Amino acid sequence: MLQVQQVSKHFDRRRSVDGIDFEMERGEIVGFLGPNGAGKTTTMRMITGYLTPTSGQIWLDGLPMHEPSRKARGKIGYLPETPPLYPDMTVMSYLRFVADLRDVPARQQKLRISEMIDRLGLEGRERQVVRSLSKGYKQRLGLAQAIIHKPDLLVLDEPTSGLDPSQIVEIRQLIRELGEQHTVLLSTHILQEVSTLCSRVLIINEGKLVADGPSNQLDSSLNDKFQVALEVKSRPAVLHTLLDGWGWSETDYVLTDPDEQQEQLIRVRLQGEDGTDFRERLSLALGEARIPILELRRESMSLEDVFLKLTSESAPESATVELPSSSESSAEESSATEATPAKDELTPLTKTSNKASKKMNNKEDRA
Ligand SMILES: Nc1ncnc2c1ncn2[C@@H]1O[C@H](COP(=O)(O)OP(=O)(O)OP(=O)(O)O)[C@@H](O)[C@H]1O
Repeated sequence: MLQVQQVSKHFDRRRSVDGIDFEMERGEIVGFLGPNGAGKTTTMRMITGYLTPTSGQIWLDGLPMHEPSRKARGKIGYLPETPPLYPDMTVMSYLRFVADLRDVPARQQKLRISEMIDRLGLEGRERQVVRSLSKGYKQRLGLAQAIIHKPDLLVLDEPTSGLDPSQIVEIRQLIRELGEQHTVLLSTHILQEVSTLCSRVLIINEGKLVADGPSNQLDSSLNDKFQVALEVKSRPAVLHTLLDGWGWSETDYVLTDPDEQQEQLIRVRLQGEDGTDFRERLSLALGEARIPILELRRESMSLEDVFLKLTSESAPESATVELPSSSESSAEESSATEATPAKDELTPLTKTSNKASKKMNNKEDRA
């Protein structure tokens, strides 16, 4: 439903978003992750039609969001980081105001407003002045203004930022429910939010997309070697002899007794030569050698590890990329376009360079 094609945004001569390219299918909840200043808000503002891209195109159900019409804007609901609320209005008058603003037909407004009050848990607050609402309730009202016109795509910029833990749980639950009826793009700093809410994640760094794929498969595409953590009871010398020659590399070897001939608890991390699961082979070999296994588990990277690996490479203070002076800019522009592979050429993520856009999986693989 959404196509973001080679979109860039320059502020003055700085490139804040640099050749971003992705698609979203109807029904997806996609997490948009990136460090501060990576370009998340700028990208979201372009998708919602609030900012015009310097180059590239954005299509929503065939309508151009890079030149948005009222009709195209009506297909999107947007909750910016600070909800666009009027503090002196009551909840009810604000909902009437946004219903008008978002072209909800007059005869449907009463019903739609009562739906919003019901769905977003605003009962009993109708006459309350917006300024006196708690942050959690302000966020609920912000979500109400984003969905009152039944948009196809919901764009949420850090929807749980600044909320206390119980408000975070409540707003996440609301987003999960909204995700049953809307396609959602949500930016966040909270990686756990992506794991719990999103089927897919996009990671942006320094204005470029560095990962795109199912949130539960990010680690396997970065970690191409199978790795296990093993704890056994054995004499180190015996274990060494057994493990030698299998082709596993051993790291983080921890002995509980320095005497290599003494039977003891040993912890070791083993890494295979490739992604093949060798747990069965290993447990059979240890069983045959009568070495008791106390723990044998696959080790995978957490979303935190993946995020750090993809975004920690020498990010400058400002995440924007310095552009050449205007006389050089067209040459720079064309070489930048060439440097970013076309969507179909993007290969599965296997490395750590964050300079080129990478794609993890084909669309069919997405959850
Ligand atoms: N209106 C603007 N004028 C000039 N520079 C801007 C403007 N808006 C954004 N930028 C710059 O573009 C870069 C990306 O900003 P953006 O707000 O999109 O990042 P972000 O990923 O949303 O960051 P955060 O997580 O801190 O909100 C930053 O360097 C920012 O200073």
